[in-house]
Order: sequence, then structure tokens, then C-alpha cells
Amino acid sequence: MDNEAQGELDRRSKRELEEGIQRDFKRKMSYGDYLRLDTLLSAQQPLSDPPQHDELLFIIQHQTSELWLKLLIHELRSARSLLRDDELAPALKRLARVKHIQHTLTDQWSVLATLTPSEYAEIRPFLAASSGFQSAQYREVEFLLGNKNADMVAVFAHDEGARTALDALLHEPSLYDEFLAYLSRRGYAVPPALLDRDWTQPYRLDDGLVDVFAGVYARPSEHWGVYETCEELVDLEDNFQQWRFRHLQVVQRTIGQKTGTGGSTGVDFLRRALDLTFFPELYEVRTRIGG
Ligand code: HEM
Ligand SMILES: N[C@@H](CC(=O)c1ccccc1NC=O)C(=O)O
Repeated sequence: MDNEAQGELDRRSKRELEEGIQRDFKRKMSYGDYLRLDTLLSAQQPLSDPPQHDELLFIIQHQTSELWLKLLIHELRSARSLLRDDELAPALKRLARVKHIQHTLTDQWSVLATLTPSEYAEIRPFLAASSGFQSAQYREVEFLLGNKNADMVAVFAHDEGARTALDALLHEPSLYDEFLAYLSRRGYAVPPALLDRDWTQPYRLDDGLVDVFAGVYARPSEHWGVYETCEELVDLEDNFQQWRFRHLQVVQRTIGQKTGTGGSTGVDFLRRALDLTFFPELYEVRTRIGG
């Protein structure tokens, strides 16, 4: 083999590091420093005894979900505040990202679905009374989207930070409330009762608002930005329901009809969440379209 051929083989088996590549991080911030990986990667503390191989999967599935929920909250808060400032296009940009995060959250169920009922049964006793029902960030997302339920706040009495954050959101307008206020400022005939209501109460369908949306959907080209936002919101609700449904399927295949560690009936309780709707008028208007 000639030298050139030898060199080509070398290049294919090992990549030489370039001169300029940084190697000394004694006095410089490294990748791990910036991302606080020491903290992040020391937060997986399995409890099973004897150690169960699959507990790390269970922990990481939840921790990654909580990280994505953190970003969802960040984006939803920003979208809500942009709407408040009449910045519709930037708000829509935020919602586009929200939808991708939701897809990631839903797709990652397939990883946990590899956990068999027998494997999960080895971990479950160590979970005690803890449950995803106690996810503060999940409730924050629900509140931001408008699924207000004051009873949820008491679940966080043990965690002052979480309780305060959730209680604040309970008292604030949701993303949908801000959209309705935006519509009103733009001259749409949003019923006044929707613009000045008790934000802590669950949102209830309003026929007058269905009329407003019926006008938008009858002539999309005359209401393009609003029409587009309506459809983005429907995508968000659709995605949220897909997550709920995948959760339900994974719960069904791992614990069947068992009651939950959080104290609920389990699958039956979770199935009732599929009846919840964030934006009822945007679904109701569909029955009316096209006569
Ligand atoms: C083997 C996997 C899982 C099982 C068997 C399971 C089971 C359950 C059950 C039975 C409930 C009802 C509350 C209770 O009584 O405990 C519940 C609620 C919940 N779980 Fe899971 N879960 C699993 C994985 C996850 C994951 C990965 C997440 C992601 C963060 C999650 C988030 C939630 C949330 C947010 C609720 C509250 C839902 C609601 O209020 O409608 N769960 N889970
Ligand atoms: N509720 C689940 C337990 C559970 O899944 C869980 C427990 C601790 C931390 C997160 C959990 N995930 C979702 O509910 C069960 O009843 O098996």
C-alpha cells in the first residue's frame, strides 16, 4: 500500500485534533461548567433496593419531561405577554416552538413504554405516595392554557415556591383570556363578561364568542392573523390531548386498573381529563362552518 492510501485509511479510523482546539479549562468555563452538568447529572438517585435496572429510565423520563415543561412555561408566558402588547406575529412564533416541544414530550412516551409491568412492579413500592399528579409545572401549563382548578393549589401546601407560583397563575388571565382581550381591542364583539371575569374560575363556553369566531371562519382572508392564531390554539389543545392520551395508554399497559400512588382511581380518573377543553368556542365553531 502506498503512503497516500495509508494516510487515507488513517483519516478514516481516527480524526486528528486541530492545534487550535481548547484543551485547558483550569481557568476557563467549559461545557460542563456552563450547563451545570455536575448538578444535572447528580440528580438521578434511584431508591430501589435491591437496585432495579429500569429505575434510571423512570427517573430520566420524568426529569426530561420536567425540563421541557420548564421551557413550555417560559414560552407560554412570553406568548401571553406579547399578546397583551398586541404583538401577534411574535406571539405566534412562540406558539410554533411550543408545538415542537409538545411533540417531543408526546414522542418520548415510546421510551417509557418499553417498561414492562413486571419491571415497574419492582420500582413502584419505592414511589410511596408520590405521583405525577403532584407535578407543579404540569399544573402551571394547564393554568396558563386556561384549565383553572383552585383545588389543585392545596396539593402544593408543602412547597411554598410551587404553591406561590401556581396561585399567582390561578389569579392571572390565561393565554386564551389575553387572546380574547386582544380581539376586543381589535374591534371584535367579544362579550364583555369574558373580559372582566374572576380569572380563578374555570373558563366556560360562551355562545356570543362562538358567533365572533363564526365570522372569522366564514371569511378567513379578511381576518388572517386572528384566523391563524385560532388554528394555532387548536393545534396546542390537540397536542396537549395527544400527550394525555399517550400517558393513559402507558398507564394502562403498566398498571392496568390499579389505583394510583397519588390516591386516584388511576386510568378512570385520567380518562376524565380527556373531556377537558381549553378553548371550547374554537371547537364549537366547527359545527357551524359551511352551514
Ligand atoms: C409507568 C409510568 C407511569 C404511570 C404508571 C403513571 C401513572 C399515573 C396515575 C395512576 C396517575 C393518576 C394520579 C394518581 O393517582 O397517582 C398519574 C397522573 C399523572 N402523571 Fe403519571 N404515570 C406514569 C408516568 C408519567 C410520566 C412520565 C409523567 C411525566 C411528567 C407523568 C405525569 C403525570 C401527570 C402530570 C399526572 C396528573 C394528570 C392529571 O391530573 O390529569 N406520569 N400518573
Ligand atoms: N402514579 C403512578 C406513580 C408514578 O407514575 C410516579 C411516581 C413518582 C413520580 C412520577 C410518577 N409518574 C407519574 O405519575 C402509579 O400509580 O404507579
